[in-house]
Amino acid sequence: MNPNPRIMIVEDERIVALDLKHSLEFLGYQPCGVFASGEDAIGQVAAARPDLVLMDINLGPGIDGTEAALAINTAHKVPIVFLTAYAEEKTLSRAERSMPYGYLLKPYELRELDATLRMALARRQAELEVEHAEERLRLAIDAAELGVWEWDPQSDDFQWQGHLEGILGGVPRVLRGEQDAFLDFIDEEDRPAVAEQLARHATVSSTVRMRQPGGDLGWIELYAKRYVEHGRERVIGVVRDVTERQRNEEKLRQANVVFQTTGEGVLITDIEHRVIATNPAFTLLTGYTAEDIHGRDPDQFLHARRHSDHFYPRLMESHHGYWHGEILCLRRDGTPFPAWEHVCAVRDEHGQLRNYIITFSDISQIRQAEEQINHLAYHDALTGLGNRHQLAVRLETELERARLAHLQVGVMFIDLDGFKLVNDTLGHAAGDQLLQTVARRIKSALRRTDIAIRLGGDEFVVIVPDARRLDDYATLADKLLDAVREEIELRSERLSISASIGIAVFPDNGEDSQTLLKSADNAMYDAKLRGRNRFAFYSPDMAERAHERMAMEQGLMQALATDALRVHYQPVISLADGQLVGMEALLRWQHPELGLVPPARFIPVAEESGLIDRIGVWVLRQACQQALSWQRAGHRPLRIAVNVSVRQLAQDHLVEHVAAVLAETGLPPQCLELEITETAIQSIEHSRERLRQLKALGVMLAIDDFGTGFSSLSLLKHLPIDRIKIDRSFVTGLPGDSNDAAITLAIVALARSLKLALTAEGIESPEQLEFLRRHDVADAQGYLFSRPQPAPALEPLLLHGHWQPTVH
Ligand SMILES: Nc1nc2c(ncn2[C@@H]2O[C@H](COP(=O)(O)O[C@H]3[C@@H](O)[C@H](n4cnc5c(=O)[nH]c(N)nc54)O[C@@H]3COP(=O)(O)O)[C@@H](O)[C@H]2O)c(=O)[nH]1
Repeated sequence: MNPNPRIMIVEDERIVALDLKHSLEFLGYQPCGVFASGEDAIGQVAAARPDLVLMDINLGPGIDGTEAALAINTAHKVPIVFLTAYAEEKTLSRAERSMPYGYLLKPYELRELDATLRMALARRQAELEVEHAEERLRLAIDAAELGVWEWDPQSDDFQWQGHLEGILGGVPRVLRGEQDAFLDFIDEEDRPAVAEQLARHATVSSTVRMRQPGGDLGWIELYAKRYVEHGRERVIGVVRDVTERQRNEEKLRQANVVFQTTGEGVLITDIEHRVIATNPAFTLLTGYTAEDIHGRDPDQFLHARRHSDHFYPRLMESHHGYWHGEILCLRRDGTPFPAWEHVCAVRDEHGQLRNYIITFSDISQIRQAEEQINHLAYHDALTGLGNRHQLAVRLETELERARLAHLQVGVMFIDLDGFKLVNDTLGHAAGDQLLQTVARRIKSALRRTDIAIRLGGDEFVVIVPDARRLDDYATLADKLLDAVREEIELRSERLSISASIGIAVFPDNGEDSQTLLKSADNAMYDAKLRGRNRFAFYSPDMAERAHERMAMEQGLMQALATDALRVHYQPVISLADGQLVGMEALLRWQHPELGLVPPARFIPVAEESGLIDRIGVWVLRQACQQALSWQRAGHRPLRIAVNVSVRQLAQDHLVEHVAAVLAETGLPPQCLELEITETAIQSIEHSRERLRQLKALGVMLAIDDFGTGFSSLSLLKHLPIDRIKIDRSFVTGLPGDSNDAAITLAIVALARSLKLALTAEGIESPEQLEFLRRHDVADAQGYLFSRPQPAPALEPLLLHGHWQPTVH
């Protein structure tokens, strides 16, 4: 309290006022203004700043002292002590309204004045302290944003004040009502528990849900205590909106569940990059436990990078404090794995860096899947070799390299000979197995720098990037031919397949990949035409020959349409008595410019183009008609042999065609013999069935070129075969070549044991004839007896019915 309290004097009698002033000074007070009217006093009180006002009640004209006191007290809260000579009831009641701190009746003694002033000032001081305390409490409640409530259980009077509007929304700052009005704010699920606590417990402490004005669920915290004061109970408490905190806690709980259960490894570090927390997935992914790495820098144990290649500086460069990308990580056991990592800098509300959060997932499986997809995109699924796409990419790359370094690049086009037959006869599974074996062999014959491709079907390409001489290609081609030709066991059968290889070399045979591949393809075709199982280098005339092939195909179609095909016949003679027993029908093409073209030149083209079907039926019809016309002319019925190519045999409608021609011509079926090359012996699945169907028509079946194919002899007995024909290549060396003789005799023995008829073909000399006759070969054909000729030229032999050796 001020040691010299400031006192304002309001007294209209000047002498009294001066006397009062002196008395106050004498008593140690500090008079701070003397005013004669209530209006003056009200006007000056703010400037005078009195601790107390001594106020006369009767102030002459104007407002009286009680009104001035009321105004001063209300506006400035300055305590008033009245000084008056009157104490009647009316004056006292008026004075009471301004809540005076004292009432001194004149005349008074100095001691009375002092005592009254001191009591008034002391009371004011006490009030000020209470006011300050209340103010502090109010400010504290404001700062804490609390609502304060009080409940009187007897009267059920409920009072709230404070931040209620903020907390509950839409309610006045001070609210009065009953307990139910309060409970209505609480969510109905939590309401009973709060009511129970209020009714029975000495304290209330609850976090409960409430509906916010917008309908959202909010949270409030209630604290209260029951007091008994003067025998009367009351409950006083506070309420606080904790919605934000609850939501944050909820988020934290959710975040923690994510942290604990996510499949991504998570590391939290401080700003010095020291690990302060890890999750279970991190341990699972890396093998590191939380203890292993606590306080360590992930750059030193997790990231498999160069020592200098630090990772956080890069993060710092990022504008958003966020980095993500692929990074190679190390497990605890040292094994590396690719990871997709996110690193995020965490800042507080002032933008101060606090932590880094590193999350990462193991992307090994994604990388493996990518590799697999990549592999599938560039590799042949059956053989594992490169595919067409790889060929395009690798060949282009090699050519580019060769252009820059002035190098050669070789391209080898490999096509298997007779693969279709294996596929058609042994089935696709066996065909696939054969391709896989061949692919393996090709691969193992190559150097690391060579590239093996399967184009599809039975076609392969080998890119040879760094051969220096043509000889190198030839050596490699030989190696590949040998490798392919090795025997293969397929479905318990041992067979051997050959290949034809065409070689083209950059830049001489093509300056771009398309031309180069085309050149290699042409060369391969040439190798095929020249007898298969060989390789050929590309030469410009091959392109010409390819043209020729196309021209031949066109010409053949034309020949069919213009009747330019001819059938010649070669007699078959019985070696026992020289009797004419049959004729083999052999096709010729009467070409307008080339003359008589032998079948070896056009049958492969016919087979490849599919024309063989129509040509085959045409030959069959011609031969049957010719045989019948010889019969009708009175000659002995002869066996007429017709060649059936492998592709014809593979056709479903072959049986129908043969049946139709027999029906159409009327030739007895037993007079027709179909010759199928030995390679068709492989016909287990389809061809065996086909042979049975043909046999069921009543025709005879012969295996042509016997001994040259890859069939198993043991299969012969399961086939409905009537005859085998010893291939010309074995007859040629007879009788002198011991190998040919041995093979011929083995075939003779085989035919005998299987009770098959036997014909030897290509007999050109009496010695060959003699050898074969001596070893009981029944029938024979060859230039010794007759070349294949047009039907009219054979009339003399037909008339005679016997072959007679020409005597020189
Ligand atoms: N699918 C069809 N294929 C046919 C048809 N006509 C013929 N061909 C196939 O062409 C192959 C070659 O036939 P060709 O040029 O007519 O040769 C035959 C004879 O001329 C020849 N031969 C006969 N005797 C001798 C001889 O003493 N010496 C010798 N150097 N050559 C001789 O052999 C061929 C007949 O052999 P083959 O058929 O094995 O009995 C021919 O092999 C058929 O594959 C046809 O219409 N359809």
